[in-house]
Amino acid sequence: MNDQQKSLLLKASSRTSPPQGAQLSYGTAGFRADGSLLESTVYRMGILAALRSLKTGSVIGLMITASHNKICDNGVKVADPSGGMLTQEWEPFANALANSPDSHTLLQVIEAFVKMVDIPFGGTQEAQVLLGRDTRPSGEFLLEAAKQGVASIVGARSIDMGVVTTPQLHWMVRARNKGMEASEHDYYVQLSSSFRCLLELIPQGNGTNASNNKLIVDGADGVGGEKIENLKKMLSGLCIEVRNCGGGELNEGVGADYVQKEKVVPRGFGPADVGIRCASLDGDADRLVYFLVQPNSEKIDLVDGDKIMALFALFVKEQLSVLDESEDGKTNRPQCTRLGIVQTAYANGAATDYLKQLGLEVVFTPTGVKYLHEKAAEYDIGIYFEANGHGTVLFSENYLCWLENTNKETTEGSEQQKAASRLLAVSKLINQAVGDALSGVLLVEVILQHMGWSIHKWNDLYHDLPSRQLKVQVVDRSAVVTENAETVVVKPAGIQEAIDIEIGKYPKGRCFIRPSGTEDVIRVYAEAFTQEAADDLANSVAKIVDLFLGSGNA
Ligand SMILES: CC(=O)N[C@H]1[C@@H](OP(=O)(O)O)O[C@H](CO)[C@@H](O)[C@@H]1O
Ligand SMILES: [Mg+2]
Repeated sequence: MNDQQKSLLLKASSRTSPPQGAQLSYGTAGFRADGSLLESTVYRMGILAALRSLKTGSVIGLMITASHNKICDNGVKVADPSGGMLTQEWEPFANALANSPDSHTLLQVIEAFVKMVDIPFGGTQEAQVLLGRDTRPSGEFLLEAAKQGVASIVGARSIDMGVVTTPQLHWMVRARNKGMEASEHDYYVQLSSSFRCLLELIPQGNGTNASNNKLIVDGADGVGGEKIENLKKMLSGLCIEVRNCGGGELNEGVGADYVQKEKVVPRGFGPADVGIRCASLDGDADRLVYFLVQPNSEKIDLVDGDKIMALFALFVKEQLSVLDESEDGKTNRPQCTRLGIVQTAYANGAATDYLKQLGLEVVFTPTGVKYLHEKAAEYDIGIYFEANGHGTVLFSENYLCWLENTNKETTEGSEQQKAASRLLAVSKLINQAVGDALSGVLLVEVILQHMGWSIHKWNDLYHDLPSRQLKVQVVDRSAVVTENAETVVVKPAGIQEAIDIEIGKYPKGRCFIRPSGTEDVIRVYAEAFTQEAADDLANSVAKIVDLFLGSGNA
């Protein structure tokens, strides 16, 4: 690092310092805190994004959002060249940067890291960082901090993509690095044209009737509502009404997180909506759940991420059953397509049973999209979803090549060619970088039409086991260490045995605990045959947690 670079960094970073007393940590979703405390963190992530771009020789993304959290919060996360989450190897560097108490320490941390991972500095290499933010009021000044962070690295420049959804920014990063057109308009063009292609491939005689065709979307008063309005203008064959489009308070009694956790009607919905298909996005539009308003009740029938995954899996499986069999009944590939289903322990047990009964390979990872995505990428086609509605369908590059060839080489209009075309269209419609509520809505809608199904028929695929989630405050949540995709507690000693005794008391009982990655709590999840039993099991395990980890607050 030369003197010019050093003095640039010192000058720029001396303007901001981290919030006093805070220990910042790059969790599953980047850094999150009250928006007013994040200026220095965002500035420093601007530096990190520029360095990552220099190191990889690719475009990097930086998104300013706190997703489903309250409006005064904000956050920052980095998108890697593939459009996926920042590599986990750089997370300790992100933590060290964010927590450096002054500009001299910051410079030392950067110098040591640049040397350690060998980042090309001072040559002709240029760095490029795409910036995006959601609709939060603090987003504007934090975006300025990000710009300054990028500008304090010689050779780096930022491009402001404005107010976008999180998945749009990830999509743009991926598209740019593939040398494709990557504006917001290009995103809508890709989604709408692949949606149209799937509509055209719906078998004759299928298709829901017009009265079934209306969808009401709850935009969480965030960025998603406005963006789905833009997308709508380019679609036909779908009637979408958007509510909670930004007029009310972000995430307050609205949105996918609220609907999934509380299982009640969001603001702006009511008795007039009984029987109509409804969907909720979260504040930055990377989560999606569907629901039905119950007659004479505040409650809803929730169609969560697990059920969206079941719908996608059925559709993909249907196409594979055509593709993996040649006309004479023999497979026409050296081996059948490897289709993987990736869930976390929060997936409802009924969903897992259903998917396994379909003969699908179901695997589990710890909570957090970065783990699910990584696992799904090991398959020809990997479908991953968290129960809360974040997920997507990934296609490997090799498999996409095979599909392209099959599409070209099979008889025009044959069932095989149609199946290959459908899967190719799915790979273009559904975001390959991260879970994306906008592309998710379109894929759900077109599959329902393809199957000729109402939301009721879809919801009836299986029935969720009653479940309950609780949070327990403890002295030190890091005292809980789990393994086996968070289903078994190995520390503190003896706690798993105590939990097992409780589980044994309930037919179909299942229960696990884990430290949250985004809040200072231990989460308890319980499932059982009745709601009362699930509640009891969760409560007794919460007491066990309190007994072992001693806060006296359970
Ligand atoms: C039970 C639950 O919903 N956990 C959420 C939540 O993580 P925790 O580590 O449980 O706090 O936030 C994550 C980031 O948004 C999301 O990936 C995850 O699914
Ligand atoms: Mg989100």
